[in-house]
Formats: sequence, C-alpha cells, structure tokens
Amino acid sequence: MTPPSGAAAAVRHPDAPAPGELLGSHYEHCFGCGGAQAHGLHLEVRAGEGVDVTAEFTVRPVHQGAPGLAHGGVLSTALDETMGSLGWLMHMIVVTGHLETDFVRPVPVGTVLHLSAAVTAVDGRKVFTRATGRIGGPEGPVAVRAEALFIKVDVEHFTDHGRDEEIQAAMADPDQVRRARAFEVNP
Ligand SMILES: CCCCCCCCCCCCCC(=O)SCCNC(=O)CCNC(=O)[C@H](O)C(C)(C)COP(=O)(O)OP(=O)(O)OC[C@H]1O[C@@H](n2cnc3c(N)ncnc32)[C@H](O)[C@@H]1OP(=O)(O)O
Repeated sequence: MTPPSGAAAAVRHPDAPAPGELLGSHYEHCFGCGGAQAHGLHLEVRAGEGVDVTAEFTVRPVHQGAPGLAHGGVLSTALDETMGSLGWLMHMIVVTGHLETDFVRPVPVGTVLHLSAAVTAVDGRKVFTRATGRIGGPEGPVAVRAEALFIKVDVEHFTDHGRDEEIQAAMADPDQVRRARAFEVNP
C-alpha cells in the first residue's frame, strides 16, 4: 500500500463541495450512504479543507457481529465508504481495489464512530487513501483504521456490470444521471 515514488499529491477539484458541506448520497440504495437502505450505515460525509472528509456512523443492533458489538465487516464498510467518497472531491468516480483494516478496539452497539479519511497520493488511475474511526468523540481513541487503494473508473463500469433492472432505474432518475455525468462534463 505504499504509493510509488512518482506518485503525486491529490488535487481538490475547483468545483468540489465547500469545506463542511455534506456530500450527499451517491446512490439512494447504497448500503453505505443510501437513505433507502433500512439496515444500511446511513453515512453522512462532509468535505474537509483539502482532499479529506469526515463522517459519523451510529452502530445499530442490525450491525452486530458478537452480542452488543459491531461486526468487523460492517466497520470495514464504514471505512470503505468514507474513503470512497473522497473521489467526489477530485471529481473522479473510484471503486475499491484493495482494502486493509486494523481493528484496534471493540465497538459497542450505540457507539458513534467518528470517521476521517484523506487521499495520501495519486498515481494515474490509482488513488491511495487512509482512514480512521474514533470512539468517544472526534478526538477519542482510534478503534479502527484502514488503508485502501481505489481505482478510477468511468460510468460504464456500472452500466456494463450492474444488474439491468437497477441500472435502468438509476438511469431513469435525472438526479442520479446528473451526479454521475458531472464527472465526465468537468473532468
Ligand atoms: C450510474 C452510475 C452511478 C455512479 C455511482 C458512484 C459509485 C461509487 C461507489 C463507491 C462505493 C464504495 C466503494 C466500493 O465498495 S466499490 C465496490 C468494490 N469494488 C469493486 O467492485 C471493484 C472490482 N474490481 C474491478 O472492477 C477491477 O479490478 C478494477 C476496476 C478495480 C481494476 O480493473 P481495470 O481493468 O480497470 O484496471 P487494471 O486491472 O489495469 O488496474 C489499474 C491499476 O490498478 C492496479 N490494481 C488494480 N487492482 C489492484 C489491487 N487489488 N491491488 C493492487 N493494485 C491493484 C493495477 O495493478 C494497475 O496498476 P498499474 O499497472 O497501472 O500500475
């Protein structure tokens, strides 16, 4: 997960959401950020000053692994979604290629996980990212941390591979199409 020596610093797109602004869900049925997913994480991600974001995730009983504790895969998903949303600040659509998670402390049900993520480097289509999840407040102890490699893709990644009925529904939704195409109009 070490970026190559020729990798560049991430560049914030001039039309990126202002610092503090909510990014909004990229797809209402996304398990990470979609409002239409009853058991989803309902992450609300906020733009930072640079190519960085913050988010909060409240662990609910539907997210348990062991009794009273968050499932590790769910925590990885929260980190993944938070890091994936960094693409919006660069006007790139990215998907996860590789994700590594350290589980440092158990996370009880009812906890608010305070997430932060940033891009560490960009090398062509490869976007290197890092994230932490803290408990007890935004400055509390780290409970989970991750590094991930995201790969830039085009809208065709989804239209070529996604199940037809969901793709048709997404393409029929003008807001969804506008969001996806914004990245192609303003590359
Ligand atoms: C309607 C539209 C709505 C849009 C909504 C927005 C949705 C956002 C969703 C966000 C949801 C949240 C997030 C989610 O959950 S995203 C969902 C989970 N992720 C996926 O489903 C991705 C599945 N994988 C793929 O589709 C392909 O493998 C991709 C596209 C990733 C690359 O295949 P592609 O054929 O395109 O490219 P390439 O193979 O030439 O690779 C390119 C470079 O990358 C390097 N590399 C690749 N993989 C790895 C790896 N594992 N470790 C290390 N390196 C890796 C590779 O060596 C090469 O490097 P270099 O040789 O150039 O140096």
